[in-house]
Amino acid sequence: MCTGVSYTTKDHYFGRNLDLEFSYHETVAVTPRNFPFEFRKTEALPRHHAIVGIATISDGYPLYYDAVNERGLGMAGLNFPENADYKPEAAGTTNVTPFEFIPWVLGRFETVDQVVAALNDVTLVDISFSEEFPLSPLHWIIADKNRSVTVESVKEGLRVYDNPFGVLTNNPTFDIQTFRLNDYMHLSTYPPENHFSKDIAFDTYSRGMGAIGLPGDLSSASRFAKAVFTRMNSVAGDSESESISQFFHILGSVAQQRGCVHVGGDDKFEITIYSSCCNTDTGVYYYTTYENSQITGVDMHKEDLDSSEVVDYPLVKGQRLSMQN
Ligand SMILES: C[C@H](CCC(=O)NCCS(=O)(=O)O)[C@H]1CC[C@H]2[C@@H]3CC[C@@H]4C[C@H](O)CC[C@]4(C)[C@H]3C[C@H](O)[C@]12C
Repeated sequence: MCTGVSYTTKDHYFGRNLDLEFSYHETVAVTPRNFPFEFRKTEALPRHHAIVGIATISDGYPLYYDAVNERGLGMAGLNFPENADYKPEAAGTTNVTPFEFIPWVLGRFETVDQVVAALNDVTLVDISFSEEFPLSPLHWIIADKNRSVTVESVKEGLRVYDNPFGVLTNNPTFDIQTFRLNDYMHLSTYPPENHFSKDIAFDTYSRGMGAIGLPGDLSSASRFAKAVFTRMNSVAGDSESESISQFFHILGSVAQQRGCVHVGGDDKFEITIYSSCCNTDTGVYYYTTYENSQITGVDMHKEDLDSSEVVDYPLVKGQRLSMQN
């Protein structure tokens, strides 16, 4: 499972947790403006916005999991099993494969409004990248400083939902996730008040009791409620340090610790492989990994963004301890 988040202080930040039991050899990949993006069923983009994000590179092609472009638009793919339904090619529409969807959107557009307008005409087609990388069932969060949306290709067609929470997890479909938030409207960051019975003398014996009932398990619907609560109530200063610290704390509220989620077999567990936070205004992509709590950054603007070669950095894994004596 995964969690994606969009959050604004002075700048806009976009990132995600990637939760899985194995790694696909992710790298931080910067795709410059002149890398020729070919698409299977629609026009190539020989020149486009530059992109930074995490990708697996296969045959020179960056298969992005999540990324941000130089105009401040971010997009992440999250698992959506059983619900994702990709279509046969449809004449008269723009046919984009799921693995091309991030480059196609981030290569062309600057705002969510522009993306939403273009999606009217898009079909997500059921074409795999390769035998090694077959189609994966995904849905997407797309966000800029002012707006977030969720995009789902389901049996009934392509659905685009406004996402005023700036949060996406996994199943069920986004309309149901949103509806289920109603169950939590009584939760509060303030101490609780007695609405239970005037005849009982209650004791607020601990801080934080206003949010008793907020789920703490790692299921997708629970992570959605938890991350929305944390994200909507978040308070952060405007500096880069305060903003990215807060962002990683929001993601930390729904991170997965090894041992807590079995995924088949006795010794297979889902963990948060990486957490990312990209400042979409400055194009700096920060991340931590399961075993490296130190924040590592890649600044897209330190690369030659007019070149035609993808530049990629392997994730720095393993703790970098700072000893004080
Ligand atoms: C598995 C991940 C979601 C994490 C998650 O939610 N895990 C729950 C597992 S479980 O449901 O709980 O068991 C998703 C998120 C992004 C995906 C890549 C996107 C690019 C590319 C698209 C190609 O078409 C197929 C290969 C490709 C490299 C994709 C592999 C994989 O699909 C990635 C890593």
